[in-house]
Amino acid sequence: MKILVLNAGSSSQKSCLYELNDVLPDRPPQPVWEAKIDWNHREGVAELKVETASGTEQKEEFASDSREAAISRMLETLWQGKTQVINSLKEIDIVGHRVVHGGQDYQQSTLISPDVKEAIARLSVFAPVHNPANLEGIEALEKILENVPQVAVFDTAFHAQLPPAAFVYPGPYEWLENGIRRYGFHGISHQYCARRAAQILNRDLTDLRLISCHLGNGCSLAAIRGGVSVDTTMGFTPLDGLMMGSRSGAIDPGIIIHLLRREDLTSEKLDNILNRNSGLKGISGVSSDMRQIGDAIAQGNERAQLALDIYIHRLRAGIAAMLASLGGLDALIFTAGVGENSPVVRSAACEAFGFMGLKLDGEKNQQSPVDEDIAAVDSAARVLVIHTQEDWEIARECWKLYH
Ligand SMILES: Nc1ncnc2c1ncn2[C@@H]1O[C@H](COP(=O)(O)OP(=O)(O)O)[C@@H](O)[C@H]1O
Ligand SMILES: CC(=O)OP(=O)(O)O
Ligand SMILES: [Mg+2]
Repeated sequence: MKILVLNAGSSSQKSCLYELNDVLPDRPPQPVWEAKIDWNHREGVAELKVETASGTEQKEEFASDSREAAISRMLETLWQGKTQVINSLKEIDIVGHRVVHGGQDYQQSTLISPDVKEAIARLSVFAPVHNPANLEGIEALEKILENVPQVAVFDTAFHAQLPPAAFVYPGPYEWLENGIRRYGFHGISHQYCARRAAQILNRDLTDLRLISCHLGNGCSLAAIRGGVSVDTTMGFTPLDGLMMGSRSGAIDPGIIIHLLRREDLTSEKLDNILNRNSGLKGISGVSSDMRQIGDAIAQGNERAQLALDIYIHRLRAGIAAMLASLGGLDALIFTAGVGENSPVVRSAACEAFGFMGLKLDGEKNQQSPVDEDIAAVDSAARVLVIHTQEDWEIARECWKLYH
């Protein structure tokens, strides 16, 4: 069966094609085709990169500010030109989409219908950076592939079993009745990492207490007991919790009241400040990218150092909160761009828990670990670096719906 996966970000569109048979593999197979469109480089210009399992690569730039047109060009490279891997788009059996916000109604991967699309659109107000892009991807595919079944795989679904004490905000009770509650995000990644952790540790997932640290552009932690998310740092929207690349994470809500009292501040401006101009970028004034923060620190930039210090302080506090929710720990997992690639962040985070016997193997931490245990032999809990595979998790969800 051929499964096309679409992962729409605010300024990018990733996609890949998996070919699976009747037995679901334990480990992610290599996709037969992978593509990424980036709108980051120049306004109105899309940069497309395509790679096939046989090693053929293609790069091109074209004028486009419409996701639909760009996706259409991207999918042509599946059946035309040097990256061709199928004869026609008709060979695609099913399409899986990452959808960030599924609200209270969608707690499992779901076949997309007009009702599901309506819900994704309605929930855009809660995830303005993500849900509209997800919906555009779905609608583009409807036009291009017509009757192929499409599945929404929700980032919120993994957190559907949070206990009420973890998901209800201590505001007025009506908030809860109006859907204002903690949902949690990055669930596709946390779910993959939890299962992969059990494989690496050779343990049963149902016996494990895990803290998964997804540290990418967006950052969130999940406390996972027996494979179930019991606490998480992101909340009603993907703005809550840890300090991120350009998002503030949790701040005193009194700051918002204070700012709103200033006449010139609209909700759009506030959204822009908190979602796009805060976090590492807001504090350092350099970048939202941890690599550039590291470079600036090396050149003696004090604001970049402060940004990293806050990032670590918040990360440690978040891990401590997850520890309390779990009441113990078998393994701490680092994943996504920063988690997988920054030994500095990993060691600084772990150092705070040395008092309870958590100890890294310094050398393993430095050696670009992938799906490895980097804890010292005598550490009280394991520390894993796992390469997250959200696209594979989405493909798996599609496969499971049809078997
Ligand atoms: N070698 C590295 N060292 C430190 N940070 C890195 C490295 N490589 C990537 N990153 C960080 O990972 C972030 C992106 O993470 P990623 O998981 O790809 O993000 P997303 O999927 O949310 O866009 C970058 O902004 C960068 O800060
Ligand atoms: C939900 C979320 O924050 O996603 P990302 O990290 O991809 O922005
Ligand atoms: Mg991500």
